[in-house]
Amino acid sequence: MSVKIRISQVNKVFQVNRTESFTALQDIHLEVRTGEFMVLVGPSGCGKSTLLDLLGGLTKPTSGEILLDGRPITGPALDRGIVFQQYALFPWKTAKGNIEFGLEAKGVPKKEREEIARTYLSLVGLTGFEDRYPHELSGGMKQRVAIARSLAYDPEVLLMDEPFAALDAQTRETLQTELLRIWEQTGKTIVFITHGIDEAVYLGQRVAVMTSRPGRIKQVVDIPLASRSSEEDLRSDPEFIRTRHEVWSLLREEVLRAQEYEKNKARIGQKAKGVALHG
Ligand SMILES: Nc1ncnc2c1ncn2[C@@H]1O[C@H](COP(=O)(O)OP(=O)(O)OP(=O)(O)O)[C@@H](O)[C@H]1O
Repeated sequence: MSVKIRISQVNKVFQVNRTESFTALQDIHLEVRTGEFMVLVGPSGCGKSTLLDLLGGLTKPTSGEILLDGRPITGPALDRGIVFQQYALFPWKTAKGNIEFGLEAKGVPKKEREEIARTYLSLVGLTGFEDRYPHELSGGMKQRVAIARSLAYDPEVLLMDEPFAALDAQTRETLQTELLRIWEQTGKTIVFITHGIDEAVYLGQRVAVMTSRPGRIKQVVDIPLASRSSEEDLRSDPEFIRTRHEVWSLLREEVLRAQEYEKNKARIGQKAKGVALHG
């Protein structure tokens, strides 16, 4: 299978103030194959969103290279659709209007725009809700519109930053299954960020576990599940349980490391305060 995204030796350093800098990502190497469902997990603050922003072209790496189909990513473009945790829909536009908006900017004629909007609303299970405004839709429905909107540009890559995190458990599970169906149907390459280990193992063909501070790729775990069809209780499959445990153990080490780091930082802070008070 060909490589869609190649991330090599990527570092991202933020300048905190004039004298201080913060390394968010260090020496990231990762290859995402064409049509692959790749999931990124890691402790809070390890740099997942920073990495996704780099893939989206919203920011640039401090050093290193990110190639999409062999060409460097230089900025945002329609070959990559992004779905965030918050729906980011225009409140004054209907579901259909939200999808058509970007297509209009792209110069797609009205009739075609309408057709595309209907097709993608149907793909995410929202036929009949075309004329509803965001405030008339549930959280899950809004996120379906956001997904439909990203897909309507026909991007080759879908970048998803905790898209289901704000939803209730039942809706989340439904949308996970829907997303797998859409992925199978469209063959898109998906990079998906989550905090949820179950979600990662259920969705991903591979799960990249990141380290805490600075964010690096600790390990990429293969998820060799044959079928993810909704009829089967995948979560009780022995292979699911085994890989879930593997990801859980890798992640736990990093969460403990992050907690230790925070404790030490607090201790040093207290000591410094003590010196200042008594000095
Ligand atoms: N513009 C910025 N300037 C300075 N530091 C930043 C900036 N953006 C992110 N960071 C820092 O970089 C680190 C990584 O942030 P990022 O949001 O990528 O983490 P994350 O893994 O997505 O976190 P979470 O899981 O909590 O959403 C954090 O410590 C954050 O404070």
